[in-house]
Amino acid sequence: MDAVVEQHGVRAATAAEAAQQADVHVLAVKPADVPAVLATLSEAAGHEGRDAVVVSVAAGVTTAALEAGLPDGMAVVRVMPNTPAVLGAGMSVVSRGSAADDESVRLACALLGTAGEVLELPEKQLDAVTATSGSGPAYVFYLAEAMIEGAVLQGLSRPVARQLTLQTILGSARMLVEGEDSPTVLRERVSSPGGTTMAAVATLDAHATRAAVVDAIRAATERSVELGA
Ligand SMILES: NC(=O)C1=CN([C@@H]2O[C@H](COP(=O)(O)OP(=O)(O)OC[C@H]3O[C@@H](n4cnc5c(N)ncnc54)[C@H](O)[C@@H]3O)[C@@H](O)[C@H]2O)C=CC1
Ligand SMILES: O=C(O)[C@@H]1CCC=N1
Repeated sequence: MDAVVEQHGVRAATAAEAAQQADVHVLAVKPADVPAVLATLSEAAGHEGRDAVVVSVAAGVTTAALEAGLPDGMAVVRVMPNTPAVLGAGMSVVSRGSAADDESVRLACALLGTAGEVLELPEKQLDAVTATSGSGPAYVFYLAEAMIEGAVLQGLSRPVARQLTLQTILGSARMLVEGEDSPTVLRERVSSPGGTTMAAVATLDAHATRAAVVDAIRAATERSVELGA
């Protein structure tokens, strides 16, 4: 704890102490632990509620569920961030609860904006958001694992396989983000007729890779719904 305080220039406190003093409460515990933290917050805030904003990143936990565990009228903003936030390259989506005004949302967006891009969307889209950008980094890391494995299997050393894979993912991501072309156009540009890329993509299709990714996002969306139930 001392190391965290020193490294980040923050003050350490118990959840109850923080709840009494803070203007913004960031809830970043596992969904199953949310009710216990809401009880602590409610006790500290008092039943009349305080002029504070609760910003929750707990996957699947709805603003209605958060509001039900808090004093009436307490502003709640639900967020789905992702791990590239550690580099300032995050993607966060926020949805406002029934008592959150523009100022609460602006505050939450300003906080999250320090860690990357922020978008406000209706809450009914947050389960699909969770499945796309929340869990999404894992899909890219999974692809990286598979590419490294494939390259090593074809005789490259592990360090070379890693360097080639990571720089390829970085360069491709930059082409997607910095250029105007769609993923389809960019893929077709790599694919010479009868060449190596077409052989690879035909193999991905034969393994129904596209359908598997589409189905994975459906499964993650459904799991997000379950976590909030
Ligand atoms: N890992 C990810 O990429 C993302 C995670 N989330 C959400 O963030 C939340 C946290 O996830 P992780 O960081 O992966 O979990 P984690 O298990 O690494 O962190 C949870 C932390 O909460 C603390 N904690 C538990 N009960 C507490 C209590 N009563 N009072 C104070 N602290 C308490 C634990 O000690 C732990 O440090 C989850 O709700 C998850 O759905 C959301 C978006 C992305
Ligand atoms: O896997 C999870 O449940 C969390 C939510 C999004 C990313 N990680």
